[in-house]
Amino acid sequence: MVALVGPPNAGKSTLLNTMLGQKISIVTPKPQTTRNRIVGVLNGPDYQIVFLDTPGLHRSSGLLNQEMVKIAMDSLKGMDAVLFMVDASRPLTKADRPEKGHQYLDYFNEIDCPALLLLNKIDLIDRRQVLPLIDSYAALYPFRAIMPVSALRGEGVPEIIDQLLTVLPRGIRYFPEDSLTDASERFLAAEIIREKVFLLTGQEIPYSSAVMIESFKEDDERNSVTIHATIYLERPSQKPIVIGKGGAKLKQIGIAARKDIEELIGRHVMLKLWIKIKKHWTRDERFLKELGF
Ligand SMILES: Nc1nc2c(ncn2[C@@H]2O[C@H](COP(=O)(O)OP(=O)(O)OP(=O)(O)O)[C@@H](O)[C@H]2O)c(=O)[nH]1
Repeated sequence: MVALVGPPNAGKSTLLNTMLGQKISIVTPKPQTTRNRIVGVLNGPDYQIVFLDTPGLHRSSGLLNQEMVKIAMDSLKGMDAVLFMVDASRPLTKADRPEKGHQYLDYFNEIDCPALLLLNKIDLIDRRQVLPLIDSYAALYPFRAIMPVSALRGEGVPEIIDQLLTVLPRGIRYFPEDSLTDASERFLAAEIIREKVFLLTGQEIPYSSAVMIESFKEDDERNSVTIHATIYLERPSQKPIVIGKGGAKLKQIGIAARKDIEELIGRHVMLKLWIKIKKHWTRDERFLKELGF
């Protein structure tokens, strides 16, 4: 069991998808995209590594964000290894620290298993910056290895797996050999719709939106699935923005999501989207429970 942990936007979900050779964790240029723990199973010739992609660690305010950080913090413990990933092109800032006054080091101190540090996005920096960066992180914590990688380009990714295989204990195979994740198609469909909302809307809308699948009906004869989903927003003023002029924005979200869901599940998809307002849902404990927190 290997957790992928680090600040928002470091590239954790990108790495998971690159390692698995398939997209199971949604990726956007906006921080705090991942909200839940996503399981990705890598099956090698004589090993199986179960990766847990986690929400970005950040100084959190609000219930939703606190839940997200808790999921990530819990994943630092009880693992066989931790991949701690940072964006090498961006220095850590105060917003990445756990709480006011705390140091980033406080996260590392929670780790109770071998940890590798991944300096991601090296495609964005001058190679001469890499060594001083490695030195500065090596001074913070006794990482088993510090590895420069580009999750996007796949550079350094085989080396991560080789390194992991040297530290991981032998254990039982948790999942059948052909499984990629334990997430249901229903959950993944909701995530894909949420990704499109993140990508196609701006400002605070992504952070005010949640997606729930109302129904997921499979028709084996037609090899199709009909999905009804609701996009929840926090404020009535946000609804016309997501619907767009003449419904254009919602249509765009629907088309993009349908294509990706079809690719994922290999069936024709009919996707119907609704929008509902759930005032201040990011602070609503009951609603967060319904969303799986
Ligand atoms: N240039 C470059 N961009 C990358 C690389 N890896 C990820 N990105 C980009 O960084 C952004 C964030 O990537 P994610 O994989 O969503 O990052 P994350 O760490 O899962 O983010 P959170 O969900 O906020 O925790 C996306 O726009 C990615 O395309 C990389 O190696 N190089």
